[in-house]
Order: sequence, then C-alpha cells, then structure tokens
Amino acid sequence: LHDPSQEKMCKPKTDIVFLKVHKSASSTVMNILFRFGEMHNLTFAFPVGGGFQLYYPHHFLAKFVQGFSPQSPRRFNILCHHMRFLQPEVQKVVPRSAVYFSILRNPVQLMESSFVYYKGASAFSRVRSLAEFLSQPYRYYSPTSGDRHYARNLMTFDFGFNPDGDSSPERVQLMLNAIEASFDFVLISEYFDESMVLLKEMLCWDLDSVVSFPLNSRDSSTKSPLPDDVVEKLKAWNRLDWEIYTHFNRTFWERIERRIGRERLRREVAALRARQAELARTCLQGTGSVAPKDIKDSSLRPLQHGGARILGYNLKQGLAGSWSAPAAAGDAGAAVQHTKKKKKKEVPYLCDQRQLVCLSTALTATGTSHTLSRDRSHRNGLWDQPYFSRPALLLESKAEPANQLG
Ligand SMILES: Nc1ncnc2c1ncn2[C@@H]1O[C@H](COP(=O)(O)OS(=O)(=O)O)[C@@H](OP(=O)(O)O)[C@H]1O
Repeated sequence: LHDPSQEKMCKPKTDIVFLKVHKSASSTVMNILFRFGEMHNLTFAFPVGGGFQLYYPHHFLAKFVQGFSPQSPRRFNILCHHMRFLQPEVQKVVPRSAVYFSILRNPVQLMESSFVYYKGASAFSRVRSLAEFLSQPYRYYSPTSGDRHYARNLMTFDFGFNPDGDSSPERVQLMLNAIEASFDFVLISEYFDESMVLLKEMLCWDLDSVVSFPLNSRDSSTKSPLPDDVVEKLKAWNRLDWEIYTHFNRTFWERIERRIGRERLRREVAALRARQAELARTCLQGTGSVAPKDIKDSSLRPLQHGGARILGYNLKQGLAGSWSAPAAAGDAGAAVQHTKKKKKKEVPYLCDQRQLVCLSTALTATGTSHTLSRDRSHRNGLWDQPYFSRPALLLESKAEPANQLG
C-alpha cells in the first residue's frame, strides 16, 4: 500500500539516461526531462556540433557528447537525445548512480508512424503503402542500407541490437536479459499517463514535473488503419520488436502493481489529467492541437517531415510574444542566469513561471538541444531562437490497448 511518509523520504533523482526510442512518444518524454532539467539547473549531455541526435544511427560513443574528454571525464546529469544504445560508452558520460529508462510502443502503430514519417528512407521510397512494402519486403529492404532500421525492428535497433538477427527463443531471451540488466524500468506509450505516474514514482518527482502536452503527433489525415492481414505481416516482420514490446508491457504492469497498486494509479492518473487540462486552459488557445496551417505564429509551427502532417498549438496571447524578446537578445542564457542570481527568491526567471511552464511544455524539445549545446553552462536553453522554431503537437487518438490490468 502507498505510504506517504515513504514518498517524503525519497530524494528526487537528477541523474538520468533516457533512451529516446523513435516514434514512441519519446519527444514528449524528452520535453519533460528538459523542463525538469531547466528548472533544476541540471546539465545535459548534448551532441557535439549542436545536432539533435548523438550521431545516430552509429552506436553511441562518449566522444559524441559536447564537453566530454577522456582526459578529464566530465559527467552530465541527463542524457536523452536519440542514440543507438551502447552502455559501456554511456557510462562514461553519466554518474554511476544514473537511472536508466526508456519508452516502447506497439510495433504495429510504431511502424505505421515510421512509414509515414520516414517515407524518404530507401526501403519505403518506392512503395505507395505499408501493405505494398510488407507484401514483398525484401524487394525494397536491404540489410546493408544505412537507413534500413526505420523499416524493421526500430526499437531493437535503438537498444543497440541487430534488427536482422534471428528471433529464436534463446536469442530473444538474451536480448531481454541485456535490456533488463541495463534499464531500471521501461514505459509504454499506449499508457502514457500511467507511464508518467510510474515515472514520477521511480524518479521521486512530483506530479507537476510530469504533466505534458503530446508532441510530434500526426494529423489523422496522415494516419491509416491497417487491415488484419497487414498487421499480422507487420508483427512477423518486426518479430524482435514484438518480443521486446510484449515482454516489457507485461513487466510494466507488474511494476505498477508492485509499486503503486491499481487504486493509487487510478487516482494519480485522474490528478495528472486534471493538471493537464488546467495547463491547457492556462496556456492554449482553444482546447488542443491544430493543423500546421492554422498555427498563427509561424515561429511555433512544428517541423514537418516525410509524409507526416504534424500538429501544433496556438499559445494564448502574450505568452509567445514575451518569450521572443529575450530569445532574440543574443546571449539569452547568460541573461537568465544573471537574473536568477540577482533575484533568486522573488523572480526565478526572466519571464514569469506561468510563461516558463507553458512554453517549455508546448514546444518540441529538439530545438532546445541547439540552444543548450551552444551554452557553455549547458543551461537555460529555453531562451534561444531554435527552441521557438520547432514547436509542439497534440495527440488525438490512442493506439490499440493491451492493458494487463484488464
Ligand atoms: N502523450 C502521448 N501519448 C501517446 N502517444 C504520443 C504522446 N505524445 C506523442 N505521441 C506519439 O508519439 C509519436 C512520435 O514519437 P516520437 O516523438 O518518439 O518521434 S521521433 O522519433 O522523435 O520523431 C507520434 O505518433 P504518430 O502520431 O502515430 O506519428 C505521437 O502522436
């Protein structure tokens, strides 16, 4: 049973590795980490050169992190950009105490999303539909092509394994054991709110730290339902991903039972949704996401990619405008730090807390990396221009449920 005294005793975790698995709601989670890191002055392991991926699809190497040097190995609080996981290298850039976690998505929905988003990838560029691709995958898919991972076992690949490896029970077991050994817990994007309750429990964070607006979501016009026979082919083609997903979906619900229990889960999910609705009323015009063409402030229009139409938000009057000013002012990060030093208690940020929360919740996190990686302190990136050029999106639909709680 939940023991509130226990909750008070735990210390919020600030050393974190998040494996940002593609097309699995990972941008929304990354945004939560950025906001938390920003508010608590944590350091981030950003990609060298101001990119937003750690030399993906190359396996991760410590030298891909800006500020890392083998002579004086510097440790960072949070590592959360797209990477292909390789634990011995990851361990060089984060403290030993770091908490490792990731998020998975049902491979059926994940591949449907990936197909549209990475329509330009070599395996997909010559077909009109996923059904056509799956009817003869080897006609279009080459295991030696450099972008093949977008078309098969993308989660397996991001965890560092061979997406074309065999799926014998022994090999699958080895892979699952390796993930279990490296990761403290794994979330499930179909149960995003439940995942956020588990996240805050595991990290000893408060509820407000895990409130979010969904980011990087497609408009329903670029989503297509898949017939049953295509779903079956897709599962067989992505067998390794299917094994990973079903295993961690099960352990997710076991962990929830063990750590939280159904009753508290239900209450906390309700509280989270109420906070999200409140934040939406404070921050957003209308009730949620809008098509890119309907976003009034062009600097808030999300990055559009492949065949996907990515939704965004209109922020309430006054919120976006007042943030552009410090962003345009050059060394905005330094300005914020300065302000923080001077007025720490009364005015923690240059803009008020409401603006900080609205913007840091409603904008995609990828742009932040450009900012923060340029800032020598690796802090205060919310204030720079690139952050404003890649804004946010809202999800309308839920993927197929597989709730082990029944
Ligand atoms: N909160 C929440 N709950 C459930 N699903 C969510 C959520 N936030 C984002 N999404 C969906 O995640 C998809 C984008 O995933 P990523 O951000 O990982 O994509 S990326 O690899 O970083 O481009 C994208 O899926 P598709 O819309 O099917 O493409 C988003 O809709």
